Amino acid sequence: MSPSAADGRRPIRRALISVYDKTGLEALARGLHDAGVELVSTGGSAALIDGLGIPVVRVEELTGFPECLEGRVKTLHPRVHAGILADTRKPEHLSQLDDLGVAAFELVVCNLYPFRETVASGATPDECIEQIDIGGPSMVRAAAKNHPSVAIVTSPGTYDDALAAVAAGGFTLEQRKLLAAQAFVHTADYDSAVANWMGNVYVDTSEGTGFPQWSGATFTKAETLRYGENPHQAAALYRHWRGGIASARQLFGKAMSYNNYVDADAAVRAAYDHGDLPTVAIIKHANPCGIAVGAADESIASVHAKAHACDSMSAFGGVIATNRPVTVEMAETVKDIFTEVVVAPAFDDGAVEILSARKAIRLLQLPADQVAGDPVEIRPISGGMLMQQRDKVDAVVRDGAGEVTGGDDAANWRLVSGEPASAETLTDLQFAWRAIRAVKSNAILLASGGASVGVGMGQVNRVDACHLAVSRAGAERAQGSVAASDAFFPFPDGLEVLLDAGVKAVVAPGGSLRDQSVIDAAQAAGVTMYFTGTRHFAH
Ligand SMILES: NC(=O)c1ncn([C@@H]2O[C@H](COP(=O)(O)O)[C@@H](O)[C@H]2O)c1NC=O
Repeated sequence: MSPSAADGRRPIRRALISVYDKTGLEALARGLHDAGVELVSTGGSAALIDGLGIPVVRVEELTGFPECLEGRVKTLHPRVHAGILADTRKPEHLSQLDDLGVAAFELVVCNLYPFRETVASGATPDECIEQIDIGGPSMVRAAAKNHPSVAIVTSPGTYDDALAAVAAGGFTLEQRKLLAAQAFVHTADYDSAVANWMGNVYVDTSEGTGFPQWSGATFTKAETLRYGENPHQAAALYRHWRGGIASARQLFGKAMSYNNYVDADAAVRAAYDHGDLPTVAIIKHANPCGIAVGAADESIASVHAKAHACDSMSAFGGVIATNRPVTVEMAETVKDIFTEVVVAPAFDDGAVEILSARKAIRLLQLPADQVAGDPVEIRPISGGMLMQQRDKVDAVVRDGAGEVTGGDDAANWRLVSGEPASAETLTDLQFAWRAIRAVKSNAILLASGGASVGVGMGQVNRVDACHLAVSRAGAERAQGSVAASDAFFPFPDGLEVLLDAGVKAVVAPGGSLRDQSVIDAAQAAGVTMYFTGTRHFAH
C-alpha cells in the first residue's frame, strides 16, 4: 500500500465551486487550475473565474439545464449531486456514474447566502426569505456525508490549506472527516438562524409570551480551559455569534480561567447598569465587593478608588470591570492591588504596560457595543433549560388601567415613610437601587456618595443580609448611608437592623403581606422609605 493510500488521500481532479463570499476565490481558482484541477462553477463564481482567464465549466453546461428562478435553481440537479454523492470506494457507484456519463467531484467549495446579515440589516421578510440558501446547504451536506470520497471547504480562511492539500496529493481521510464535521456545523448554524427567525420573527410561535416554540444555536469551542470551577473539573469555553464576554479580546495575561469568565461576566453586567456615568464594579465570586459611579466628568481612577474603598480586603484577587477606558492613572493604582482580571472597552496608551507589571493579571478588551450579548438569559437545568429576559434597570409597573404605579426610575417610586429625599439622597438611592441588581439574593446594599459602602449578599434570609451589609460597612460608614433591598422586607426585623445602624433612607420593592408593619418601623424611626414596586432578585 502506498503512503498516500495509507492515510486515505484522494487526489483532486475535479472541483465544484459555488460561493457567495468571493473572498480569496481568485487565488483559489488559480491555485487549483495550476494544480491541474478541472473547475465547475455556478453563475457569479464562474463569471469571476472566467474573467480571470481561468478555464471553468459552467454548471449549466454540466446539467444541460439553465440556472433559473432568479438563482433558486442552479445546482439542484442529479448530474451535480450524483457527482458529489458517489461513494467511489464502491465499484457499483463508479459503474453507475459511468453509465450515466457523470464525473465525480473530489472537492466542493461552497459558502452560503448571508441570511443572518440580511435579517440584521432590517430587510423585509421577502428579502430575508430570498436569502435562505437551498442549493448551497444541499451541496455542503452531500459532500460532508460523502467525505470518504469528497472534501468540503466552506470557509475562505481555509483556502490556503486546501491548496496545500491539493499539492500534497489530496486531503487525508482524517482531514476530510474534520472538514465534514465543520461543514455540518456550518449548515446547522445556518439552519438554526433560519429556524429562530422563522419561528420568532416571521411567524410568532410564542403565543404572546415572547418565547418561541423552538430555540437553537450552535456554539464553537474557543478554548479548553485549564480546569473548571475546581481543579478536578475539566472545562472549555464555547462562543456563539453574538459577542459578549466570551468574545472579549485578551490583551495581556495568562489564560482566563472558568471562574474568571464567570466573574468577568458579572462584573461587566454590573458596570453597565448606570447609564452613561463612569462606573467601576469589582467582583469576587460573582458578587460585587464594590460598585461606584462618578459624575459625568469624573476620572475613572477616582471612581475606581471609591469602588475599591467599599471592601478593600475582599477586592484582593477581584475582577474589575469599567465602562470607560482604563487610564494610566487608574492603571497606576490597580497595579498595586492583586487583581485577577480587568475588563474595559479600551485601555489608554501606557495602561497595559503599567498593568502588565503584574504577571498574574489578565486584561480584556470588550467594546461597549459588544457588551449586551443575548437579549435572553439561558440557564441549563438537568433535562432542559430555563430562558428569561435579561433583568435590566428599566422596569415600569402599571395597573390594570395602564397607569404607572412603580418602576426602576425614582420618579415612579412611592414614598411610604418620612420626608421626600433631598436631591443628593435620591441620587444615592437611585444608585443603590441600580447597583443592587448585581448582588446575589438576598441582597442589601448600603451606599453613600455614589459608591457602595457595605454589601450583604447571597444570604438565605434578609435579616442576615442586613447584618452583613452593616458589618461590612462598619458603624461609621453605615451611619447616614442609604440602603437598597433587592426584594421586600417580609418582616420589620431586617429593616430594624438597618435603622439601628443609622441609615437615613431606604429603597425596597414593597409588596409583603406585612408591608404596613415594615412601614410603621420606618416611620417610627423617622426614616425616608420608598417602594419601587419592582424587585431585582439574582440567583
Ligand atoms: N439554488 C441552487 O441550486 C444553488 N446552488 C448554489 N447556490 C448558492 O449560490 C451561491 C453562489 O452563487 P454564484 O456563484 O452565482 O454567485 C452560493 O452561496 C451557493 O450556496 C444556490 N442558491 C440558492 O439556493
